[in-house]
Formats: sequence, C-alpha cells, structure tokens
Amino acid sequence: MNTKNLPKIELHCHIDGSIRPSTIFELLQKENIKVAANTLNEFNRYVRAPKKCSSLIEYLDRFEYPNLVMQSKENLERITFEVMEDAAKENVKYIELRFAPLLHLKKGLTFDEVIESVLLGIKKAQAKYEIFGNLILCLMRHESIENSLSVVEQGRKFIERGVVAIDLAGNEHDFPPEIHKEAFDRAKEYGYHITVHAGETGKYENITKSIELLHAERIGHGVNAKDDLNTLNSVIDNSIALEMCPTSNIQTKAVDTYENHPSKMFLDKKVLVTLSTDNRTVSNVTLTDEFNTLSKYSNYSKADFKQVFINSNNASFASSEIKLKLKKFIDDYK
Ligand SMILES: O=c1[nH]cnc2c1ncn2[C@H]1C[C@H](O)[C@@H](CO)O1
Ligand SMILES: [Zn+2]
Repeated sequence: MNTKNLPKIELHCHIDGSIRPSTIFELLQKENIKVAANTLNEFNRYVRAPKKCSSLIEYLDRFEYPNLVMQSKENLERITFEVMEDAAKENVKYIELRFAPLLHLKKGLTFDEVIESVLLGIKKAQAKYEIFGNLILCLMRHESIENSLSVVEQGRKFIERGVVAIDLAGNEHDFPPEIHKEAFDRAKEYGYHITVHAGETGKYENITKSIELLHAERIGHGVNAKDDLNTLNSVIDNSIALEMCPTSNIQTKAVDTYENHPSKMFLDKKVLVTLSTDNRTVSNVTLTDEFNTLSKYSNYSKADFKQVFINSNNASFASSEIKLKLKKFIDDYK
C-alpha cells in the first residue's frame, strides 16, 4: 500500500513541535542566539525527543529552542507556511494546526500580531498547495485561569477567520482539566469548538472530565480509555473523536510498544479514531511514517485508513463547504 499517496487529514499538529530543525537552526544563528551545537546534525538532539523519554515532561523540554525563534511576525509566518508545505507534500489535504499564543509575546508582539502572522502563513500555503488549514489555540495547563480566559477573550474575534477551537495542552500529570473550566465554559459560549488533551499520561478520569466539564468534542490522545470500559463507552456514546498519535505516545510512555497501541482496537470497536503526528519534529515523524508503522504493527488495511479519513473529516472543525471538498478526495481514491 502506498500510504504517501493516500489522501490524509491531520487534526492534531503543534506548530512549535513541527518546525523544520534546519529552520530553527538557521533562525537561531541569524538572531545570534547561543546554541549548544555547531552543526545541524548535533543540533537535532535538542529539538527531537528520544525514542523513549522518562516522561511527558522530558518530551516537553524539546520546545525550548523552537520557542526562541517564534517571537517575530516573519518567523511565525514562515514556520507555519513550512509546516503546511511539508504536510501538503505527503498528501495531507486538511490540517488543524495548534499553538499557545501566549508563548509568543516575549519580544514585544501583540496577541493579534501573533495570530495574524500564523493565519497569514496558513493562507499562503493554501494558495500554493492543495491543502486547507485551520488554527486551534492552546491554553496551557500550568498557567493561570486569568491567562486562559485572556486567550479565549482575545481569540474571539478570529473565529470564522481561521481560528476554530480551544485546546488544553501541557503537563497533564500535575494539572487536572477542571482548573480551566471557566475558560472552557466561556469558549463554548463564544462558539469555539473544543478539543482537550486528556488520557495521554494522566488518569483515564481526565477523559470523562474533559467531556463533561470542559465540553470537549474531541480528545487529544485518549489512550487511557483502554483501561476503563465506562470511559470508552462514554467516548463512544458521546461520539467523541480521538486524535491519536502513536509515536508521540510511545515517547511519552503513554504506551509501551506500537503493538500495544490501542488505536486499531478502538477503530474496530467503531470509536471515531483519527491519526496525527502530534509534533513532526519533536517526534521525528510524518503522517506517512505513522501510517506505515500502523500497517506494520497494527495491521491497518487500506479500508481502515479510508475509515480514518472519514472519521477525521466528520470530526474536523472545518466548514461544511470544505468537508464536502475533502470527501471528494477519499471518494475518488481507488
Ligand atoms: O503531546 C503533548 N501533550 C501535551 N502538551 C503538548 C504535547 N505536545 C506539545 N504540547 C505542548 C507544548 C507546546 O509548547 C504547546 C503548544 O503547542 O503544547
Ligand atoms: Zn498534542
């Protein structure tokens, strides 16, 4: 099966975890920022996580250098364009990119400038390639509720202009979902879609909490639903799509091996499984790589990948017009 040619949809891709290492290295040098490496080869290990980290916390360490070069309009636009370009070149037809806007205000950009630069990168990539994109704003678990509310408030004017949803990301182990409930109540009121990282390396209870308290329509990862039947049933009964990212899950120790990753078992139980990279650079994967790994270790067939496309399209936060265009890609694929 040629998985590269398969039309694909990616719903869970962090911009800051998906910048080309060569771009990060180039921009750090251009901006005279000290780097602990002399060559790109040496630099790679600072932005790519080991195959197995000690925990999600070690994985999240790899976002330090990317953040340093995401503090200007030009860089934000270029980086976003390149992530879309890389995705388009492996037949991703629609991508929902995400990032945490408050992490990009360190060198004087305003919130609006940050969002506008990223949206411009998306727009330029859409003009050049056969790919559509939308943007999800991440609230960070360790940050204050005031900061979360401020993202929801300031992002509001960008709904319908490319911003489609609010997410909760970061250290799940120490910061349960309910801390940010007020921000998610407000997000729902304002008409954002909602997705929440849950059941990645935290407790499976975070999945039902995210659905019931934070109004999640989709769950980022959700692997821990394998450990509790009531949780899995709640995912199925509420038609919650899971944004599953196998390689990232192994790195963060959410799952021990590819063979034990639950995505195929969930798919066979009619869970709305979708597949993504999470972080193309930090996890050193493309979506094609993920598909190849799944066909090797989890026995995914072409029909399974088509079902994943259909699930992803239905669960996407795209307009009905875009969804219709995307449907045609899979209907036409033989
Ligand atoms: O897999 C993840 N789990 C939780 N948080 C994550 C993951 N990958 C990236 N992040 C965090 C680090 C980024 O700086 C932030 C926004 O993209 O989201
Ligand atoms: Zn993620």
